[in-house]
Amino acid sequence: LLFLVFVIKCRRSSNPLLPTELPIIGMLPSLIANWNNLHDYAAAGLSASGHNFELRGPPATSVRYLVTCSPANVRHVFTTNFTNYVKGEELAAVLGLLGGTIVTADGESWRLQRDTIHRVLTRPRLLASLSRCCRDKVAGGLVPLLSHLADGRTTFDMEDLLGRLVLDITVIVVFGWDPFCLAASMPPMHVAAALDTLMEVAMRRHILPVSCWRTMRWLNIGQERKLAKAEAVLYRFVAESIQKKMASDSTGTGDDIISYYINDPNPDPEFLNRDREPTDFLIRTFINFMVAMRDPMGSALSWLVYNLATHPHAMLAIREELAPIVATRKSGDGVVVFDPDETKDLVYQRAAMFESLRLYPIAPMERKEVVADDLLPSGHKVQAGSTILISTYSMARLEQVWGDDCREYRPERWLSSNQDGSGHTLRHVPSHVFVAFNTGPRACLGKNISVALVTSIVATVVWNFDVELLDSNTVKPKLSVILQMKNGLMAKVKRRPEDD
Ligand code: HEM
Repeated sequence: LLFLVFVIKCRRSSNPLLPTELPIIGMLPSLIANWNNLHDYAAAGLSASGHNFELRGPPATSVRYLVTCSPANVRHVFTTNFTNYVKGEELAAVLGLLGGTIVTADGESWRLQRDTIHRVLTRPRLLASLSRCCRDKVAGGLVPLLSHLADGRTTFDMEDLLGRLVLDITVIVVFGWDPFCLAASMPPMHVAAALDTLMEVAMRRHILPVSCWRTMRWLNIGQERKLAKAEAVLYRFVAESIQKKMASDSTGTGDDIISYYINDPNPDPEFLNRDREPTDFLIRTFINFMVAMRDPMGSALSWLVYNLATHPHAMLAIREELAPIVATRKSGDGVVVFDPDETKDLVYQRAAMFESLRLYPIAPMERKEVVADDLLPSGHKVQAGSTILISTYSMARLEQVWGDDCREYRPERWLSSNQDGSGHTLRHVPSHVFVAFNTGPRACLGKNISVALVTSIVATVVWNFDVELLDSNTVKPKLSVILQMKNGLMAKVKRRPEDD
């Protein structure tokens, strides 16, 4: 009987690009076989199935997802029928320490957290301090280190280096102190490694049956053991950073994010208890700030540098766009450091960044839980309690939307010529088609900040150095909730001659 069921099921999924479903174990073997290549496997399956397919795990488990990359479905789920699609309790469990914070919260709790974070991130003093901090770190840390590496013609991991820069900026802006990870001695980065573990294990938890990873957690074995250690490292780091700030700065300068929460004369009891001590929720909220800032900016920077290094025409176009700014500077020691305010509106720079985020979205897979039965624009019925996975990675690879060259890095697709022939403007692409910053009421609150920071950092690197990758073929996405690189980004840099 089992054999018959097997034959029938295999016949049904005769498309070799779709996962094969087996009795008892469902599609798990196909997923495990393609574990190291899961995003491309999903993209191929979605393309072969007309942009939607059902992913089924063992029948006794809750692994039963509708996987989609259809922009019409995305608009429906994230905007038109927003209240019917929530993050859900299972996601809160999958993300462990982040459970209950803005990335997993729903309803009133989410709205209140979003309002607070929006107020914090739009304070002019914070924005000024962010720009200053970014510029100082690039001028005093990144450029000297790259110059040193250039002089020695040393091979180094660019992803690691940019990750150090972003971690320093994040800790300064969030907690008001500098961990000096970007230093020639390359100190170990336990916090960064712990953040990476959080995201990698979350990806496994998405796919594995809940009972499976819960048992591993209970037994404290495998990846779950690693995660428990990483959570302890993060929790301690954030709790100590908050204590340090509270002890040192009772009046508060307001230039960092934590000051906003701890110096409130009428503190929210969710954040500070009656003795004005930080609550568990405040600590987890600040782990979330670390994740929201460090992870996406580190990933966005690395993929952008990779794309520019492998597409010299785009590198040249950025330098051409920067040349008029450099021309207005008094000549100094030859090194030019760009301010976020100078680069954030440059059209080609933005196009280069968006094109990189299109192909390598920092959140390659989104997850939503259905509140009440509904019909998606694609014609698929979804039931209350079921889960939808949205492959944003596959959305960039839709030929109908982005054209036959959708897999190519081509910033020019973002440009439209001005009618008076005076150059280009950035083409508007609806956010349910280009979902790198999410779409609808939960769109990213840090988009403008990140564009300013990422463009200025990349402008400084590209203007002052030539980047040569060691082997661009080894650069692949790692399986994680955040799209980082699997083997790093091994590179060498050369100072650019001033008259180039
Ligand atoms: C290139 C950089 C960035 C990219 C591509 C990016 C992208 C995203 C995406 C895709 C989401 C949705 C995540 C989800 O719901 O699963 C998101 C949410 C969010 N982002 Fe960003 N982000 C970036 C930088 C930042 C920065 C620097 C901040 C500042 C702290 C920030 C703050 C947030 C917050 C608070 C949310 C939650 C919004 C909500 O659920 O209502 N992001 N971001």
